[in-house]
Amino acid sequence: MSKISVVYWSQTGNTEAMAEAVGAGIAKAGKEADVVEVSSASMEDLKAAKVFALGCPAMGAEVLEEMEMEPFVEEVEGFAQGKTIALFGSYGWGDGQWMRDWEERMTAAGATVLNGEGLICQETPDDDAIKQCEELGEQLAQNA
Ligand SMILES: Cc1cc2nc3c(=O)[nH]c(=O)nc-3n(C[C@H](O)[C@H](O)[C@H](O)COP(=O)(O)O)c2cc1C
Repeated sequence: MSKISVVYWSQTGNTEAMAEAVGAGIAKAGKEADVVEVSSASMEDLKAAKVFALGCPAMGAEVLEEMEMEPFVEEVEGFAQGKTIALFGSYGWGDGQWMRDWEERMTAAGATVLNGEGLICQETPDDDAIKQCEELGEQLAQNA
């Protein structure tokens, strides 16, 4: 059984906690999760996959982290057609514009964004946000 990749970037651990919870949800649904930082993610695994999850907090001014995540996502856009992608990330003071832009990009690339929108949470995920992340993982596994 191929693993479901959960690729994330996180500076202070909030999006990382979300990623771990998405991975836990995947496992709960009976599939194997591969939760990896973007710096060690395999593009080949994503190319071969029908579904995967991507996580990144709001950085800069409502953008993805620019050194690692942005170039990674640009590459994903090149083969996203037909894939189902769960998006998630933490934010601070904004209103989620970075995620709306990200959803739009992935949709324009031909992907289906799971639930039609990314899952966002303000700063550190609380119990409710962790539960939502687990549910996202379960849903993703059901689409695999
Ligand atoms: C350099 C920098 C830029 C940020 N830009 C935004 C932003 O544009 N909008 C926003 O809502 N939060 C912004 N934040 C807040 C982070 O998105 C927030 O703290 C988030 O929880 C960090 O997630 P992480 O722990 O996974 O790194 C920024 C934080 C930093 C350090």
